[in-house]
Amino acid sequence: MTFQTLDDLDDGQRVLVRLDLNSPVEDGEVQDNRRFGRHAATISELVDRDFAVAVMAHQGRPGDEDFVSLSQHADILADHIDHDVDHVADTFGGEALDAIDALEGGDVLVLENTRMADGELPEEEPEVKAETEFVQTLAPEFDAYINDAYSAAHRSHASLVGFPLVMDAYAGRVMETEYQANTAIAEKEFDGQVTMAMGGTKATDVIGVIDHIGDKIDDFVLGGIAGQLFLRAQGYPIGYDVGDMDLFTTQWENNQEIIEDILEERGDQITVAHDVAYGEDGERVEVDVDDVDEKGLGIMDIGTDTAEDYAELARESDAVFVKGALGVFEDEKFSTGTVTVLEAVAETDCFSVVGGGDTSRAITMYGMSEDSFDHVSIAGGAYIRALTGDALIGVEVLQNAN
Ligand SMILES: Nc1ncnc2c1ncn2[C@@H]1O[C@H](COP(=O)(O)OP(=O)(O)O)[C@@H](O)[C@H]1O
Ligand SMILES: O=C(OP(=O)(O)O)[C@H](O)COP(=O)(O)O
Repeated sequence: MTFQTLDDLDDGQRVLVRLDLNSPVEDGEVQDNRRFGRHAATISELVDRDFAVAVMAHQGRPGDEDFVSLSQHADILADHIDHDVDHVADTFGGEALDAIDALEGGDVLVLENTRMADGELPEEEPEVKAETEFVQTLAPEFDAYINDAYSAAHRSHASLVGFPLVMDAYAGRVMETEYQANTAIAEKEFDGQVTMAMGGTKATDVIGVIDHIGDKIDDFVLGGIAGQLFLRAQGYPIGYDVGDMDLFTTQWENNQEIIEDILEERGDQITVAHDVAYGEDGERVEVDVDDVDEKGLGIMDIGTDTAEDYAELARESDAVFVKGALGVFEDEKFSTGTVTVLEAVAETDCFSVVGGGDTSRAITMYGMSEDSFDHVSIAGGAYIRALTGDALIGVEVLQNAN
């Protein structure tokens, strides 16, 4: 890791801090989530060290319903750090500059949603972003720039890649820990078994990971929609869109060939479910995959036997990486696969990383402690890119900054 961290920064300075507070919004209400808790640690440290802090963050995308002001985010952050947090409805105009001017040591100010400001979008080269009025106006107001937004570091936006080119730049605590844990697959050596459990709804994520790090993983154990695509490719009459959701058919049409190629090249590393669960009259019903004779079954989870096998493999592993839920864990009766495997990982003294917003939610929902894992990532897209070895532009500019 070559970027500078908060350990390299003298106390009491004026700092511009990029967080990722992008959150679910329900009926206009921003929902508290893991991202606030994580970034709160960085902000609390800065407050304790008497920094004057201005926060940049984005919420949603222009045109979408969750594209809202950051005023609620400021309140939620204040609750987490148990300290006042102000919000100004402006990002780099006169109103923002007045509020920044008034900042004293220990103050925290959240600037308005960066995606509401000119120059933040679209994605362009860091050199272009560094020249925007956005960056050129804010940079001289601060002694240093801190990027804590690992989970947005795959976006080449002004607030993420422009500032490190024109001022001293540092990684925040979230950036530091996410980077270290998520690049472990590429950089760490493990003596024994390395297992990756993957599920969820996105076939491209799973295919990308197998394609890129197949040599570093001994066994991929699959569930979720992704696992069903691999079952179908092995000839089982499995995979069916439930209700209006098009989770299976389109992905099957787009990925059939590549999945068949993966099975041919790496079949011995890939384990799919040998039993699965579906819903009937509101109950969980389990069936052996060899006994499935119709495509009409909406499979919601891996079976209990398969879950136990995956858990056993996790217990024997030196390292386990998890991406994507193995079933629809939000419904308790279909949580068996996800929870059985996560609990086994939690109880085992292996190096463990769990990624993906939905998957990590299962940890909280089913009473597990985050401390039982080496790392629970708050990143979705950035985690996948890290696993597949893709560089994150926001990390690269930090590494090249000093
Ligand atoms: N068999 C299944 N059918 C439908 N959805 C599933 C199935 N298995 C898992 N899922 C869903 O996958 C979601 C997680 O998918 P994904 O977005 O890929 O992971 P993450 O958010 O962890 O990156 C969960 O919300 C879960 O309900
Ligand atoms: O939530 C985010 O991405 P994620 O859902 O892939 O983790 C980041 O804030 C990036 O947001 P974006 O995908 O609108 O650029």
